Amino acid sequence: MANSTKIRVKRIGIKSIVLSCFFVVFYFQVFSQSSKPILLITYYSQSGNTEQMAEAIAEGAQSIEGLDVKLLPIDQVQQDDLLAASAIILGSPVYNANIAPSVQEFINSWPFEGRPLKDKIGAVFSTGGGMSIGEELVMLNLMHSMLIHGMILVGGDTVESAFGASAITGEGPFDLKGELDPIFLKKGEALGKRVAETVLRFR
Ligand SMILES: Cc1cc2nc3c(=O)[nH]c(=O)nc-3n(C[C@H](O)[C@H](O)[C@H](O)COP(=O)(O)O)c2cc1C
Repeated sequence: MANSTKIRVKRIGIKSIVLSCFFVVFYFQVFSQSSKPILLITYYSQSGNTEQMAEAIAEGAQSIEGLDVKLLPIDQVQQDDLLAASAIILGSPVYNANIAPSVQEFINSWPFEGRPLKDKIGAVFSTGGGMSIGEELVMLNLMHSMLIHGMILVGGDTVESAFGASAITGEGPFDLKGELDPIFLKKGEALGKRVAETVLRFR
């Protein structure tokens, strides 16, 4: 083979390696980004307490790379948001030791035919005014509904948040106007982080 032909073959070889590398990098930058799993955090909050907990959960979830975290009040959630999510973390304030009625209505609107929410990761949180007058019942009720839809439930990372993240907002040392006590916000952050890690592990 003439020397010039050898050089041309070499050049074509190098060119195709460089081009292939470019396409591999391009593919991972563009396509793998858009296929990140979505973690949806949704809540009802009339006076802002449950919203604060939702924000702490979002912060914890965002500390883990590789997911898109969506934080939406329930009245802004479309059916497509539920269907696209790999995990749903749902929160309600305690109303008369029950889920707030609008959260129950929201759950009742979830698609059931064909059980499209089956095998999504689920977790819950709640805020209540007083100790032992409903916040645990609310979390368990939210979990029951998720189980009806076939979701896979995850609790918090400590025994004190075994059912999810909850906060007392109106009794004793926790009767503070404004910010939720950090002890509760930490439970929220840890729940968000744990759910995010679980989603990635399941993938
Ligand atoms: C109609 C109503 C009923 C409530 N019932 C309870 C209750 O049974 N137990 C409780 O711990 N807190 C109860 N609360 C207090 C709320 O759960 C608490 O203030 C909660 O943090 C409010 O959340 P939000 O600020 O996100 O709306 C009730 C509040 C309202 C408005």
